[in-house]
Amino acid sequence: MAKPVSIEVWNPNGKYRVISTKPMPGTRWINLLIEQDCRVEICTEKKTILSVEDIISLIGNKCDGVIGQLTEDWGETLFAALSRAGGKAFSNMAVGYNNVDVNAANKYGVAVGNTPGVLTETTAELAASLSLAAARRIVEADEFMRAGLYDGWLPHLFVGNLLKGQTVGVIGAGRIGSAYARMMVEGFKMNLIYYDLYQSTRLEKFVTAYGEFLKSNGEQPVHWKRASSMDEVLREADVISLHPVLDKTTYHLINKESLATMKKEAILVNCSRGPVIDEVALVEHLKQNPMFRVGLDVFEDEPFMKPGLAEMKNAVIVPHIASASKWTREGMATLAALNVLVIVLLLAFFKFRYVWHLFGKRIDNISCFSSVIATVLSIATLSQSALQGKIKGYPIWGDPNRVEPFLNESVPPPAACPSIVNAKALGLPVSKL
Ligand SMILES: NC(=O)C1=CN([C@@H]2O[C@H](COP(=O)(O)OP(=O)(O)OC[C@H]3O[C@@H](n4cnc5c(N)ncnc54)[C@H](O)[C@@H]3O)[C@@H](O)[C@H]2O)C=CC1
Ligand SMILES: O=C(O)C(=O)CO
Repeated sequence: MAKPVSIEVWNPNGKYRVISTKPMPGTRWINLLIEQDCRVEICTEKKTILSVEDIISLIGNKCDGVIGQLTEDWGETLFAALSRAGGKAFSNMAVGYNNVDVNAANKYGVAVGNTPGVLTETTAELAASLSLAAARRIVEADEFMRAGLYDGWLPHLFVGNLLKGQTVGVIGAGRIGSAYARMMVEGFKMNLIYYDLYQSTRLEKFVTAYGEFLKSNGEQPVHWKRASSMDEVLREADVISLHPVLDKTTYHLINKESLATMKKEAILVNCSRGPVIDEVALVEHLKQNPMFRVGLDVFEDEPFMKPGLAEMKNAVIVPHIASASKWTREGMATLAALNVLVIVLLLAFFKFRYVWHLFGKRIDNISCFSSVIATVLSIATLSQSALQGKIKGYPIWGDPNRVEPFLNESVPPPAACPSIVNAKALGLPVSKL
């Protein structure tokens, strides 16, 4: 029997029970749920990372939806528990969802939400901060001052790297990688080399236009290049920032061999996920190459660091705070709550429970699955306007780049259900991402 977990309850008589495994910034997300007749239960347990057992205990016997965190292991066990409790809605309060087994969610017909867009600029700004902190040795210099070691200006004191005119390399030029690239190109007049599975035309156009602008002002223009391999970026760039998703293709993307291809004085920044770097190999590389510097927001075995990393003067390390601006965190909470809310309302509105029950059983029965999808699609499409009415006029959000409504309290509430990562697998017509 799992130990009871402490909770705070809002709107105790609400019809739908929605759980948040953590208190989240702001109150807007709570109000949006309450307005739609949800009883909101927030876990207040003084424990940073909840175990699977803790979350099972929170879910209990009846639960309509859960807002969870990237530190939690959302796999078969939790999705089975949520499904048993009648819930078909889960949202990570994060854009990355490598902690979620989406196949398991599909098996139980649970929609999985994430929070893209609202954290793009904030995360890119931290990557830029780490790039600067590493280039200019800010943390080392700060420690030196506080230790009372400063006894006068010296020509060699904390000499670092000039960014202007150097090359910034981006691996994973999606939303965050592209925003970071723009900041470094525009802010520091760096040239760009990037590697991604897809071409980032908007980014290329931005750098071209900025280069032309500089040239028209009599300044040295900036250039861009799309690399045909990651190694090309590692060889050519002076500052390299990692922004891919974490999956099988990106696990230990940076390892002993790839580190060896980088310049001896290069700067490596990671604001994606820890396991993208082989951290043991990184520590060894930092030891062997004192002029090589890193800025890390994420770690392979979070919250732990591999032995030796904390002692490295050429590493700037912060505790997974890349999305930590008030603006963004409130936006993430709002978006996560709406992801869950719209699925809860969708189910209630169309009395989908029977159909969704079939989802849970359909995995080895493709024809049954197809007919379920067809049913869901036709009901949902026919009734889309009715659904919009039900959720008080919040239209389905179709543009992942339009994030202001999630962040600005003085404009109408954001559009509903913007980002369900397995919408296609579940046949849900609610996400255009
Ligand atoms: N440190 C932090 O607090 C935060 C970390 N993140 C991490 O950043 C990641 C990226 O977020 P977004 O930019 O919004 O996602 P995105 O989906 O817009 O960008 C990811 C990019 O990675 C590329 N990619 C995938 N596999 C690749 C490979 N093998 N090689 C090169 N590129 C590859 C994709 O094509 C895509 O363009 C998230 O998945 C999350 O893990 C996101 C927000 C905050
Ligand atoms: O959103 C994410 O993926 C994070 O890591 C936290 O912002």
